[in-house]
Amino acid sequence: MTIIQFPKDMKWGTATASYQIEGAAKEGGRGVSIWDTFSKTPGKVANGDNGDVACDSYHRYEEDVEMMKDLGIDVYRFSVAWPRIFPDGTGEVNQEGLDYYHRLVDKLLANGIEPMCTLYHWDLPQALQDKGGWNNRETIDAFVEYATLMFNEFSGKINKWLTLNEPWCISFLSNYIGVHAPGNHDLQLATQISHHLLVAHGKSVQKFRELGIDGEIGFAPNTTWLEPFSNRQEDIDACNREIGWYIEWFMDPVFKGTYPTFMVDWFKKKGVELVIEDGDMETISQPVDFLGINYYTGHIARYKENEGLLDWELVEMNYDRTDIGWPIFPEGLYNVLTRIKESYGDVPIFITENGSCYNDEPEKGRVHDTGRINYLEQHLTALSRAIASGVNIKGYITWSLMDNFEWAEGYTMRFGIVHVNYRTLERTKKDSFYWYKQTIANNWFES
Ligand SMILES: N=NNCCOCCOc1ccc(-c2cn(C[C@@H]3NC[C@@H](O)[C@H]3O)nn2)cc1
Repeated sequence: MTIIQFPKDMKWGTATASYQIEGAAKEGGRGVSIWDTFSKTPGKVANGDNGDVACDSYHRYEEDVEMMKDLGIDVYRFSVAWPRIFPDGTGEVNQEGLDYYHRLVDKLLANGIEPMCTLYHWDLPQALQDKGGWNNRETIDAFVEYATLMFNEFSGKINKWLTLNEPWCISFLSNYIGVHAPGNHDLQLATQISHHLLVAHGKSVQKFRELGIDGEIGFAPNTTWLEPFSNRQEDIDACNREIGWYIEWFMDPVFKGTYPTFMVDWFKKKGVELVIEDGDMETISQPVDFLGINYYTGHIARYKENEGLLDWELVEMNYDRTDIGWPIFPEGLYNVLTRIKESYGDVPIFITENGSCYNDEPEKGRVHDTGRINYLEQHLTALSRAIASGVNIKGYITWSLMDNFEWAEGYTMRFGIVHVNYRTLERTKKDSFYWYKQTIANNWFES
């Protein structure tokens, strides 16, 4: 057995997102979001599920914070529903929305838990989508207006801010692959949206600095890893294109002020012409205080001409998979983190999402999710390797505190360390909750 020990200042946390847990979709003055619209479009979400009720955390947040207190976490990563603050996306502010987040943040602070606030976790006000959404540069200004209000309203209470969660999902998964809201299938549109998202990020960081807000700000790209099937250059290049689509496409602009040429050239071959306005790249590359990294899975892959967007195919290696079908690939987390350090230096990093889908149900009041514990052990070991290799890891925030609305999968896929009965809304702490609690208390675990 091996003891995996973490640095004494390591921060431990859990993560959720507004549309996935809050419910109360028509309460408290909340406006309509694109996920309300998308989830109610037939065929988009498993079983026609939607976030109308979800985990009802809008009403049950006190119970949820008490669970976090019992867990012993240092930080809770949540997101604010933009349509609760600006029901029409801009203009009139909804005080009831602000009041809800004050109640949540005050409860966290009263329990010694630091709030980490994600400003945008995919629930765009429908009113803005009706005017072109992220493809319309006016949405950038609306986001800065929203961020400015939140910075001023919660300055002194919230000290860790994330502008965007998973811009790859917001742009490419939602507007090219099309499985998330609003469900477009247009590479030019998706790529231009990815640029507007980065400008919105940069402008809100500029505003954060101008206002002199205490605290730190960053963003949370999602990542993946493809290991080349062979050492043939074509396999290596193919894997680098997929990795680059998640990592360099979003991090080069922020940390280097330029898009990665190999990806620009590839997209140009596919007919994409990115429109970059004067000053955009300077805006995007505002220094951030920390980087959030989301990682779930990786694969073995090889070059295949004219396959998909980036000319690669998976090679089935019969890795164990979680219940959502994603391979368990912890070495990918190590590879992602060391690649980021090599490319961007000593930027402080929080793992802002890492977790697994296991759909175990309660038996006699317990949920024996041993698969999730194994996943956590493997990925925390990979994280420990990255720390030993000099990666500046500040904390680990697992996805998720509780089972919740998993986007296109609806409620069929469970990522929580707490089980939620969606009929009764009863929470049941899983075995992984108790494993994570002990790991946090020790700041080590025995693998
Ligand atoms: N690359 N090519 N793909 C081609 C085919 O894709 C089809 C589907 O793709 C994807 C890719 C990624 C995801 C995903 C989900 N989560 C989990 C959430 N993270 C934020 C938080 O809200 C969690 O719920 N993270 N990532 C889903 C679907």
